[in-house]
Amino acid sequence: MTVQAPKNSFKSRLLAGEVQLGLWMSLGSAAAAEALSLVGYDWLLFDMEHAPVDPPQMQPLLQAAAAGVSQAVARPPWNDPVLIKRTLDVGAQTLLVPFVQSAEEAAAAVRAAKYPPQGIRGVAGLTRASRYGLAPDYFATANAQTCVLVQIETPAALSRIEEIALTPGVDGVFIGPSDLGASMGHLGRPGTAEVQDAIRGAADTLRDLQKPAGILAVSAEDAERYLDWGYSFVAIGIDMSLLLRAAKARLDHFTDAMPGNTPG
Ligand SMILES: O=C(O)C(=O)C[C@H](O)[C@@H](O)CO
Repeated sequence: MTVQAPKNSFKSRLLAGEVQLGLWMSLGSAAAAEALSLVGYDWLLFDMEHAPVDPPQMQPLLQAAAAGVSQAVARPPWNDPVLIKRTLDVGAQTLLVPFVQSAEEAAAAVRAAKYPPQGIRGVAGLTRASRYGLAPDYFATANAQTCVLVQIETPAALSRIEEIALTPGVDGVFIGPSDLGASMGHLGRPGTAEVQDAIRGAADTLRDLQKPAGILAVSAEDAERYLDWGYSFVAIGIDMSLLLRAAKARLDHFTDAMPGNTPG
């Protein structure tokens, strides 16, 4: 049997300019990853920055997602070569690197994600990434199949969006509305007009640069607006909030209907 190195269809579709709809995964649950990967989202974002997930917990999430149709995107907790290497070793092929503030930091993220000569990623032969060493074409294809997305979260980074986006090896730029809003003085209010104007401006710049733009939308209305503005890889919801909303609506349906209860 010939084992082939994994292909990254998220990256090929991203570079072809296709719109890809994602779901932000914060539960850290392999069952949720498997089930939601069967629903049909193009990609699932597994968060290590704000979810209780480290590289050892990431591997079962990626294995579970592989049972379905969604491509996995992993967000390491920081732009750190060790964390990036370990996230790639367990099989992530697409990284969303948080808090990239400059072209230098974008270049460091790319270097951490690529094997020499393009980068400094350490070599391990028997990881899940290389199909446990069974894929003879792994090292020849790994750098090209690795996708680096960088996250812009502050006005300082926005002011350097062109140089960050054009850094060799950066495949796409992702805007974090919550952190951008917070750093603009609107903590917890990413819907503020000033923040939304900045998000729209970023989309315009990235379109001019022909660089794929991504974002997280917490509501369907936000997602529709971001897609209209040209964002192409959009997380259109968060697993935890979908769960809570459905659970609350179900409870409300029954408690509101109980004798003696008034709706609201
Ligand atoms: O700035 C943002 O927005 C993000 O980076 C996403 C957040 O971390 C959070 O909303 C994920 O649950």
